[in-house]
Amino acid sequence: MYKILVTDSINVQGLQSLYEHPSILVDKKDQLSSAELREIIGNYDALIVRSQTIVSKELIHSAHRLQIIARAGVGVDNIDVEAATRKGIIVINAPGANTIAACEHTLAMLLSLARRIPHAYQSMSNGEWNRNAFKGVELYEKTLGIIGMGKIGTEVAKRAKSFQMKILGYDPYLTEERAKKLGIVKASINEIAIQSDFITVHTPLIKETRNLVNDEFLQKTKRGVRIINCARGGIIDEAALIRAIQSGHVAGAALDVFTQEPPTNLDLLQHPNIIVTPHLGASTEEAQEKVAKEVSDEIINIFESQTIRHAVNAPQMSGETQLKMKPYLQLGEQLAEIAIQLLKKAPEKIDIAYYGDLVEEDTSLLTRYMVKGILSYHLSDSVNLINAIHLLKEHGLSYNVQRNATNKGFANYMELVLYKGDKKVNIGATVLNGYGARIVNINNYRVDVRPEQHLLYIKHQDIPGMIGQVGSILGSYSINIGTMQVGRAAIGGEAIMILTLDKKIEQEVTHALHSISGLEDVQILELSYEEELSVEKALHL
Ligand SMILES: NC(=O)C1=CN([C@@H]2O[C@H](COP(=O)(O)OP(=O)(O)OC[C@H]3O[C@@H](n4cnc5c(N)ncnc54)[C@H](O)[C@@H]3O)[C@@H](O)[C@H]2O)C=CC1
Ligand SMILES: O=C(O)C(=O)COP(=O)(O)O
Repeated sequence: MYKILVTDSINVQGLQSLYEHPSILVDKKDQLSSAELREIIGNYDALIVRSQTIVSKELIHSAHRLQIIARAGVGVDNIDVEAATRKGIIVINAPGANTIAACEHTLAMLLSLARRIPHAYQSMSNGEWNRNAFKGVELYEKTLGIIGMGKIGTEVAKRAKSFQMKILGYDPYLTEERAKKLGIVKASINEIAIQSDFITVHTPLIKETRNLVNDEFLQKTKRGVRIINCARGGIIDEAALIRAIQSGHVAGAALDVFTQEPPTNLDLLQHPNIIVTPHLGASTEEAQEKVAKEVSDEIINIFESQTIRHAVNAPQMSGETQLKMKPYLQLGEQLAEIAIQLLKKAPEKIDIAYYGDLVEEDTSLLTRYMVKGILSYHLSDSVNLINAIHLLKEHGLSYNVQRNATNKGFANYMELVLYKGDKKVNIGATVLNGYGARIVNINNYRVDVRPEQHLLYIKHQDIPGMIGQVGSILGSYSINIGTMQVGRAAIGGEAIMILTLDKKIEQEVTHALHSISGLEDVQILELSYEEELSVEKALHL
């Protein structure tokens, strides 16, 4: 039974698929203090939150069985994603499900700001009839600067165009072509500051966007500019905004989000030219049902090892790429498991190389599989695909990836080289069309081994009778040999033997093998092996 904790006010209809699932138990608990949450989080496999619950490092630390943190919304800045990644917890969100809600709220703010609707309402509800105090401005033929042309920014642009506004868009990913298609002007942040009558921000809150709208930016703006933030508190420097409003340079601001929520700064909350809403951008019936449904379905998918669509801390790739890469993934992990078992120690340097067809592919997940394979030798179950790269960095290690279009004799080829002091292990593998995965190179010996769960590696002198002696010792322990491959550098020189075995062998067998004269090294190699590899299952396990 999977136990899911739902905090914050999450739409119940949207959670229906979880309530109806026979293997899922949902606990819905609003208004928990962080101490209460920490106390109980250890009982749950998944946590669903909105923006109010702070999923801190400390909380994650206590989350002993948590596999998934789901954000029923977009922004994950209330979640310590790095701490989750480190612990191997998958973080998912529901991008797109509240885009329209946030976009419409932005337009509501834009119009309210231009026509002073909240002020007029307040005045009338106080019994006044003051038609002169609330003269507004038109949007028609004004310039709207949009910072962040992602999902919400784009929808805002489309709608603002219907007011016949001129739209300037700034986003590092906005191309001339897309701007043209949208009928907007691709601008720099400077041009937005200088030319806009209205400015709205739609970026995530990240290092680069914190205080993006600051004193320096505001000084460049037109006198009388109006500013909207329905994205994240902190993108606009609140103190700088208050100064610019108090000086009369900025005519007004509309804020849905705040550096601290709930905000306490009365200069901000009570200024007549600032209108505020309590983080309502996503608060429509439709959006709330959609975000809850989206993360609920995603959680079920993850538990049932189906496709993951919106993982924040796992490599994203299209279904088509996943399908293409699938045959390589387990092979990549097995390649790494062989390499690390032969090296035996933690590597100091890791070189990965992709050749042939693999050069064209997105190999980020494959690289993760390799890193996981390397690390699990020492870290066992604590490493998974979510935290593999993170843990590697934490251990002060990095890896080099090289791509080489030459095909090395195979249509596709991957090679992993691990270094420790003067020891170097290098393993190469390929997927043969119609034959499947093959290990084809072990320390520069050419072999052709189908990777299976139980392998035996033997290094020996190339002398007559070696194969027979190995076979008879294994036979005396009732160990059946599946396949046997011999690779040698030169006749009579050093050689290696790789055997696939039907069952795990014990150390005493290796002791017996050591009695063979001319045998230099024996190693049991245990590989992970799944009949049907599930990328999604592997991503969160
Ligand atoms: N007020 C509310 O209730 C809601 C707020 N949001 C917030 O709105 C914001 C936008 O959300 P979406 O459009 O869904 O996200 P998105 O990911 O589709 O778009 C964000 C865009 O910002 C751009 N960007 C990143 N750094 C930038 C920079 N330095 N300068 C300019 N652009 C930059 C990105 O390239 C991306 O195109 C997020 O912060 C999200 O958390 C979203 C929904 C509801
Ligand atoms: O989705 C987002 O980023 C939001 O800001 C919405 O936040 P909420 O779910 O309404 O607390």
